[in-house]
Amino acid sequence: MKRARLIYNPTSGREQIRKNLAYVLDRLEGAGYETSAHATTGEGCAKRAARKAGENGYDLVVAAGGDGTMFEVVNGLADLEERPLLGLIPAGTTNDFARALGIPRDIEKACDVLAGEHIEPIDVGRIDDRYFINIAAGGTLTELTYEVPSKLKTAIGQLAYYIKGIEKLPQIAPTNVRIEYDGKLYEGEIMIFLVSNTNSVGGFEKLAPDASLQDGMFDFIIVEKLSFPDLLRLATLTLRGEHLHHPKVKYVQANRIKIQVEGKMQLNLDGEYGGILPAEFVNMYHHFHMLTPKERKLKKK
Ligand SMILES: Nc1ncnc2c1ncn2[C@@H]1O[C@H](COP(=O)(O)OP(=O)(O)OP(=O)(O)O)[C@@H](O)[C@H]1O
Repeated sequence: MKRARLIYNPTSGREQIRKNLAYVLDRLEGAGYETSAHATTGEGCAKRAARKAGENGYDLVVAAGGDGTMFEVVNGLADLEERPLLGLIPAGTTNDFARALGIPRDIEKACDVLAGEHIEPIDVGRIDDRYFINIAAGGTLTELTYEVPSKLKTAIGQLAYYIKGIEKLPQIAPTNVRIEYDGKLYEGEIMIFLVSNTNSVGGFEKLAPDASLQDGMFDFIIVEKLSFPDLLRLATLTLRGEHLHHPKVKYVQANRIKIQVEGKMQLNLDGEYGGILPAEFVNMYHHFHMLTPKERKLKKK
């Protein structure tokens, strides 16, 4: 019999998974899985639980929570030779990964996807032995998400990210970088860069509109040195999805990106602090297989 491991964050979002746990377990059993569940207790717990489930030969690992839980589950499994099938029940404050895959927020409908047996390959990003699912970013703006206190996140949801973001704009300082990507070279002063795996970032689908989770490529965006008023204008253009044509925005697709910087530029992986650059980003083509909705094909190039 197939075995499924549900790894859920009982505190994520508005605690919907905790309240519907019996229902989710029933649905997985109904789909033919002998199912067990693990409630996470804090940082790193979902990663350890996923690793153990992978090592113990589970056929399916379902992450239930926000992007943070999915990020940990992917990081727990990505290094294994034999990786289980992935499932996702989006229950967090931000669910960018689920949005990019078209997985519904509604628990009943998300369980329909898990029971549906529609499987697609997906890419993940890698930096050394760390993985990201949505986006890696560099620059002062990258302090954006991890400084939002969790109480505030629960209370006002995604708005919290934007409020912190606007506050940070004046703090972005231009930095000299040397970037090698797929055999090409870029050198110059930049404000921020984004290495995007999905087309949904911060609940916003216009940032890297062509990013596909299945093409083995990142959407790579660089914002070159700008004055603060020009940066504000660019932020406004971004909200309208018109930023990619801006003369100070460079936009390419690449599978492998190596970034060296002068000074200390911080890295952010999927909204969490990711250390200091330099770094090399590698797109791991079709590294996982995942249960996805039947009716929505992922964007392909
Ligand atoms: N029992 C718990 N109590 C407190 N924090 C937890 C618990 N379990 C996990 N966590 C923390 O929550 C993080 C993941 O949160 P998750 O993404 O599931 O939901 P969220 O905080 O609602 O939304 P998001 O991270 O998408 O904004 C984990 O990385 C871990 O640090």
